[in-house]
Amino acid sequence: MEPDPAAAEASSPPPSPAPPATPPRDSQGDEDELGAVEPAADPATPDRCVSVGDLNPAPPSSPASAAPPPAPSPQQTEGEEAAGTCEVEQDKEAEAEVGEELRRFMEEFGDQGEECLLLSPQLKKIDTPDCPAALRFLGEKYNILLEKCNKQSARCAEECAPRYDALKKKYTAEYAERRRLYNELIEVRGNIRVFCRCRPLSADEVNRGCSSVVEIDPSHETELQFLPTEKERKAFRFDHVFGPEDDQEAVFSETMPVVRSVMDGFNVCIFAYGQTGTGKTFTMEGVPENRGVNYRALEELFKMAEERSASVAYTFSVSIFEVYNEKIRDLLDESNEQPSKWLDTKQTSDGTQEIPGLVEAPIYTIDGVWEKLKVGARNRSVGSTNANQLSSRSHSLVRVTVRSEHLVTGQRSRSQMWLVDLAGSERVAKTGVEGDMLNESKFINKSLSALGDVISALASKNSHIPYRNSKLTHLLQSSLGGDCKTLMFVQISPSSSDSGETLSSLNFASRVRAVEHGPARKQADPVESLKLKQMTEKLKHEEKENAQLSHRLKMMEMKYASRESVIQKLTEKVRVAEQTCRDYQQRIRELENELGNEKKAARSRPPLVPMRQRQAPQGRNSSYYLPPSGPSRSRFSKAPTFQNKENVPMMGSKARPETEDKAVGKARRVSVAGVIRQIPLQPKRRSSMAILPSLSEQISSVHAEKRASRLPHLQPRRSSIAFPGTSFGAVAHVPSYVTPDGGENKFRRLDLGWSSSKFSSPTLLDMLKRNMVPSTPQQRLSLAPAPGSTSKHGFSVAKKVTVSPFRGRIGAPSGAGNSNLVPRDKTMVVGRAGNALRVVNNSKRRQSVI
Ligand SMILES: Nc1ncnc2c1ncn2[C@@H]1O[C@H](COP(=O)(O)OP(=O)(O)OP(=O)(O)O)[C@@H](O)[C@H]1O
Repeated sequence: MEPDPAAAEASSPPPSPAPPATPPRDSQGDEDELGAVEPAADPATPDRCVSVGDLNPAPPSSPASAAPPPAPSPQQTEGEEAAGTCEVEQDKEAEAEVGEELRRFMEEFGDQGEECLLLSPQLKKIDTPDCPAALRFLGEKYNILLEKCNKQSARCAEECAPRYDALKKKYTAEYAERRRLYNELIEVRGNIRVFCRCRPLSADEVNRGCSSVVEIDPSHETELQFLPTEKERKAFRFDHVFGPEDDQEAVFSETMPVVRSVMDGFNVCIFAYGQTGTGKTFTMEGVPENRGVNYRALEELFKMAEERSASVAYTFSVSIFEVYNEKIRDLLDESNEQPSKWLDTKQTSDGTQEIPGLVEAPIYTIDGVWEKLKVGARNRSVGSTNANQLSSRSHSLVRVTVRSEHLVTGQRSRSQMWLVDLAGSERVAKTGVEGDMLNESKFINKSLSALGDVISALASKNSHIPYRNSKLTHLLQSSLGGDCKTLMFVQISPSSSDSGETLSSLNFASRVRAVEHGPARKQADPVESLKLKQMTEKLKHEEKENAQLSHRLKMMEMKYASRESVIQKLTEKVRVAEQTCRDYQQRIRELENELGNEKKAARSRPPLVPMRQRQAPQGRNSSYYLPPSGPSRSRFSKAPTFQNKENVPMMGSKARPETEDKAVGKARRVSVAGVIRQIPLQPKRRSSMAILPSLSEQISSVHAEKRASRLPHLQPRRSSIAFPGTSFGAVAHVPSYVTPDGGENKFRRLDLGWSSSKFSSPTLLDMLKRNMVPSTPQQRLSLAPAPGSTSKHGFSVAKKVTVSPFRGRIGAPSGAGNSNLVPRDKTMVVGRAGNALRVVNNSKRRQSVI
């Protein structure tokens, strides 16, 4: 009988006690921090908190540095290496890929500088465990950008606010001063200005042999010579005289300053007065191809509104009506109501006259203005007289209401501009009218006479102005006198046949102007002229400055607008980044929950052997060895794979020289029954500890889970078994496996105390009582259960003992003195459960069920 190698080993002195086990993972407290997810020992996982300045990951040329492969175990044999190479390579590739994605992501952000918060498409590829690191990086980036944005806004506001306030103050003062000076200028020139316009001789007049009785010297723009006869000559002076050759544009260029006053909040009244057929309608309305003052004035208003749009907001509306026989008719009312609806005036609380029911059409474009003017002209009452084929039988009034709001000062104003085309004064006898037209002529002459009286009273600065003498003057009350700027076109005919009416019109106009700007007063006060000149110069200078200020203000506003748009864009970016952060924070919470669940699962799972080892395929003739005493992450991370495990006497014992293994040789292999399982034992403690896997373990576990999902019957269950009297503690956890046939090979927690009824083998009990381990095949066979008495919890001594390096003390209580019964450095089968054998490896204090 050959000596049992296990017994021989057992005779050698016991090795020194194993170093204290690494504190279990559970005892380190719950690692809820995200950083704890990634094991620090694993260089493939960048678990550092990435800062913007810390963007120097490994160069792309050395991706291996980001995910170095695990160091090959010295215990690996060539065969095992061949078997496990493929799987290890896959793990390595997965680790390298994950690390590489994160590295690329951070590189991309780092390259684009702090201004960039564009999400990298690579971020989508980054998954656990790189995701938290990427999120930290993103969050830090976001914080920097937000802080920068806030600082920039504050600095901009700080820098610009005083300058803006100063400019605003200066502009307001200049604006008020300009308004005051302009008003003074208009007043000096006269609140009522008179322009004279003489039309050309008509073809009819030429045919009739009429001659011109008016002489206009182009070098004297304000003077007109009236020559009714060869001997008579009379000079008239007006603010401006337009001859037959002056076109509409020339007329309007002189009218424009008065028109501009309405944009400064003054009321303006421009009207054309004169004999019928002298060109009043032509001057005011014009013809489509040669438009008159009405259209051009409104065009100018729109142009000014556009120019001032940065500082003042304007809105325009227009009403067009006529006074016909002292009655008011709305020319924009196209209801085709017959007979026409007549309107009346009503005094408002501020003393102005209003016309209830009058259409006030808002206009937004100059095209809209032209449309309204055409509608008004179409609806106007006209008739044919001897003097004019299309003689206006009414006074046409266009009222333009201008509302403005100064965007800087907030000042609001409302002003009106009246554009009046009066009916022609006429001699009834000459025009040959009768009947209704005669009645019209009477009303026309009466209202013109009333207008003349009002203008005379204003010019004379009378205390009483007879506005109420006619509908026309009543309506124009707010636009004649006071701050209102009034411009009168006196239209004359050059024909010798109209010399009487021409002289009458010229006398009326010059009387009005003479009262306001009498030559005596002008000449009598040269100091006033000097003052006027100085004021004019000052006004021009101020206007230049105002233009510069306006330009600067516009530039500032543009600058503001551009900065605001930048801030808006940044705010939008920040909003998007916030949303992204929220999404990923949610993802982090989910990951934390998963982590918590995994921890819980790990606590309730026997973790002493890596997943891959526990799921060893059935039928494989290989030995499983006890795990190292006391788990440690590093040891587990270096644990050999299932293939590598064969013939490895101690898992994770990297310090063991390879020669020692070679010395053992084939004798270390265990040839046992079909199903091989391992029972890890822990000295004086539960060996089931939740050990959070390293990244490589995670990846391995993913593969293992995939395999397990294909082999559900190999899912480990947690069980325990007690070995009384051993130095390893009373309880060891033993995994149980679901058998392929659906049954369960259970090794539940067994109380191996002497009184245990579960321990069905009295022979084994006896041996354990004596701390003896059967060492011979006979002893082991005697321990085998009798047929039919096999309990699924029962044990019997099997027949195989495997030699292995022995370092631990096993199977004997301290001081029992029977350690010689346990073979040193050997694995011994100590029990049987069905087809499974219990193997005791005394060197590593492991017990396993095979
Ligand atoms: N400056 C001008 N140049 C050329 N043609 C003119 C000029 N002024 C008037 N006409 C022509 O004289 C004619 C009469 O003009 P318009 O109808 O404007 O006179 P009116 O003063 O409005 O007459 P009424 O008071 O009867 O309405 C028109 O045919 C017009 O084209």
